[in-house]
Amino acid sequence: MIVAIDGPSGTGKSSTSKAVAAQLGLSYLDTGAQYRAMTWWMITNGVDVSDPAAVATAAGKPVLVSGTDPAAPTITVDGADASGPIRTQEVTSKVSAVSAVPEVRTVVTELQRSIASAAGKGIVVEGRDIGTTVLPDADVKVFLTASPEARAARRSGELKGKEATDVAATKDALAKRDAADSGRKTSPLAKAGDAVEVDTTDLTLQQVIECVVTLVEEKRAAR
Ligand SMILES: Nc1ncnc2c1ncn2[C@@H]1O[C@H](COP(=O)(O)OP(=O)(O)OP(=O)(O)O)[C@@H](O)[C@H]1O
Ligand SMILES: Nc1ccn([C@@H]2O[C@H](COP(=O)(O)O)[C@@H](O)[C@H]2O)c(=O)n1
Repeated sequence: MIVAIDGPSGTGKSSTSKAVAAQLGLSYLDTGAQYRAMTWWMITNGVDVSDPAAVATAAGKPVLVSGTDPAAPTITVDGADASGPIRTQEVTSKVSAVSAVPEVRTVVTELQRSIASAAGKGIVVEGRDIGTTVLPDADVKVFLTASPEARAARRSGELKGKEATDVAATKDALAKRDAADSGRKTSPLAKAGDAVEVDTTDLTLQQVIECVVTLVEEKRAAR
């Protein structure tokens, strides 16, 4: 059972995917964490992330390892735990430039496919291009959306006391990242033609989880 969950930033992909995987006994892969880890490695190794040629040359160097337990997902780069550093504002502001580089996408997509094919019990994979490019034959495809206001409010609540708490600034930053992710040439953020779109604006997280679990159970029953 392969479940692909895509959508723009802050629509609830990670929260939903982890919970669905835990509830159904599946593995879980956060592909955004892999692009973030690649970006963190580039920054810490002095690669100019605004130079696509430099990013392309370095793309094959870092060794990324993702742990797929939904209760405790992990990510290491060259053996070092990267789960904290990949969530900084610096990485968030630079990740779209790195993920737009075709050589980066080739390396990361290959890794994602190998993790998915090794997941014996099945896997929930979340990202931007899972249903369209990485796993186009996924059994269930979901595309989550939410209004810009709802997404900014969710993110601002999360950041409170840590970094920026301004909802308007958060909304602008999300819009900028989504525009870059949707506008890149290689494997942009997009809804697969056969994905079920779920607008989460007025749904609780629990309702979204139940919706996806139902889709997976219906698919299992139909097999
Ligand atoms: N339906 C919902 N209602 C209210 N809050 C939600 C809902 N879904 C997710 N959230 C909250 O919104 C925030 C963002 O969710 P999450 O990290 O799962 O989104 P995401 O789509 O994975 O974002 P990104 O792509 O930026 O990683 C979290 O704090 C989460 O708890
Ligand atoms: N399949 C994917 C997943 C992510 N990205 C890029 O990574 C960024 C961070 O993703 P988060 O889910 O952790 O917010 C995202 O903005 C994309 O640039 C991607 O390209 N493809």
